[in-house]
Amino acid sequence: MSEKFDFDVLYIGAGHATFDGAAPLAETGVSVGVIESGLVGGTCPNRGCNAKIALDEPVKMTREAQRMQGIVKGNISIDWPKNIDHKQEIIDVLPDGLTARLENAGAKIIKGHAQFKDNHTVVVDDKKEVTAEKIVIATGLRPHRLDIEGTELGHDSEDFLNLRDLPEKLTIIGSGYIGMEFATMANEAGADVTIMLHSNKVLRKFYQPYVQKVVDDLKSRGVTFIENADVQKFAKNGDNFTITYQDGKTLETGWILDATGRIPNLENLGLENVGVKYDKTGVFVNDYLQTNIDNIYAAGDVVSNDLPKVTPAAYFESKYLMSLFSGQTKDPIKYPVIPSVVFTSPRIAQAGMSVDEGKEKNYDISTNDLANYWYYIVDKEPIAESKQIHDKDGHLVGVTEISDQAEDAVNALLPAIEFKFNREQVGRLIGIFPTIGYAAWHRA
Ligand SMILES: Cc1cc2nc3c(=O)[nH]c(=O)nc-3n(C[C@H](O)[C@H](O)[C@H](O)COP(=O)(O)OP(=O)(O)OC[C@H]3O[C@@H](n4cnc5c(N)ncnc54)[C@H](O)[C@@H]3O)c2cc1C
Ligand SMILES: NC(=O)c1ccc[n+]([C@@H]2O[C@H](COP(=O)([O-])OP(=O)(O)OC[C@H]3O[C@@H](n4cnc5c(N)ncnc54)[C@H](O)[C@@H]3O)[C@@H](O)[C@H]2O)c1
Repeated sequence: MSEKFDFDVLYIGAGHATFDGAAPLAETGVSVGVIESGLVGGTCPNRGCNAKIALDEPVKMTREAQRMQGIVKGNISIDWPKNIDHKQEIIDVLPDGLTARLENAGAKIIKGHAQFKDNHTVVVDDKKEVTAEKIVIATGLRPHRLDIEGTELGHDSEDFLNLRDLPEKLTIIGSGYIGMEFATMANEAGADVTIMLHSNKVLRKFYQPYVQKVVDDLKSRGVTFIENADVQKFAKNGDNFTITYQDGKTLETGWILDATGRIPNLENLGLENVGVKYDKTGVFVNDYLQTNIDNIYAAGDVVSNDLPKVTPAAYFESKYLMSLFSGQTKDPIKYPVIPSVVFTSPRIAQAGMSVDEGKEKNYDISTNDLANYWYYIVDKEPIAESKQIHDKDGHLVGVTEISDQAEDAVNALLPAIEFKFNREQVGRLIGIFPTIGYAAWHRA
């Protein structure tokens, strides 16, 4: 316990990059403070993963019911306002639950906006000074907004997650995670969706032949894709909006989602007062998540690195800092395989080495035609395939799958990739049958 400062460790931000490690750290007797300007829990529970997956579940179910037509009787469709209400009910309890988790562990939560005064002092809401031995910047990202005329007429992902009145026509700028996941939901809920692409590439971090299958499926369901859109202007047009793009072409729409990426929350943080180095990609850290200032660290989405900006990465970094600060480790951070998935319908999930990298290394890449595998036939999944990459010694080093249950299939294979199991070790492990995990493992 520090005698010189208010806290041993002070976190700025209360998202996954903080609370997953801050609570167990406080339980070890380290004095912990957490400053949060918004809702405790940050993006993922309140306006990210949890909120999104609650809205997506009926979408996934509706797709399944469509495939089972004839066996399942009656038409199933989504009541969007009820879906929004259900989502809200589920996520409303999360900030209080996470607050209790932190406080019961002994951490103190301070509400307000934090700004560095010096490298041991943070000022909250321009009034209260809080001091700490170590400070962790875990301020996350916020939506990027297009720098064009009328940009204020667009909306961000949080607005969409709260949109009770789904417009007839909805236009999404950007074809990354948010653009594609939200297009899937809005299309299934009955909106006429257009996606305007920056280039001609959708979901650039995923295996492109699988991305093309998702794009083709969405097109067959009525989603329009406009490539190389070069969006120039938004304007109000009665109750609607006009988007000007390319060489003066126009598109009328009822609602605009600007899904052009996310940028680090580093403004008004007083970083210039302490000299922490950063750029537009985030805060620079070393292998101990330490910035160029010895006692200041950073974790989660706000860190500048090549990792996917996803909750498991923030969680792992938070747990690492907990181990470092409590003296359980002195080692640099060693990341495990970090899986990722885009929750389209079907999903695309991946972990470890990409197919393209596997090809470059001349590794063995096997293709599993899952649509014709009995477990997926049961589910009547028309789009289902996976690729597995084995290195020259027969270790599974990467997997990517497109299917409705791709996230669970990839989750099941993570131990094999992380711990470099050979085929004999894979053969030693038998799963519960019949399950999607068994099906994935069986082919590893
Ligand atoms: C729409 C959407 C869907 C997503 N879906 C998924 C998904 O399905 N799976 C997945 O793994 N990831 C998903 N993500 C990403 C995931 O939400 C993030 O990777 C994760 O929340 C990062 O956690 P973090 O703690 O680094 O940042 P955040 O959760 O953003 O927390 C940062 C916190 O810092 C606070 N803060 C900022 N500046 C200050 C300041 N100066 N003073 C005080 N407090 C401050 C903010 O209010 C915020 O609460 C999604 C993201 C979005 C936007
Ligand atoms: N399933 C998940 O894990 C999940 C889901 C949602 C969000 N997220 C996280 O949130 C982050 C943000 O998501 P996102 O979809 O906003 O970002 P993204 O980086 O995935 O996609 C941004 C998209 O905007 C496009 N774009 C950029 N500038 C543009 C312009 N001027 N005109 C048209 N298009 C433009 C890009 O080409 C890209 O397609 C992701 O990186 C991810 O880490 C994760």
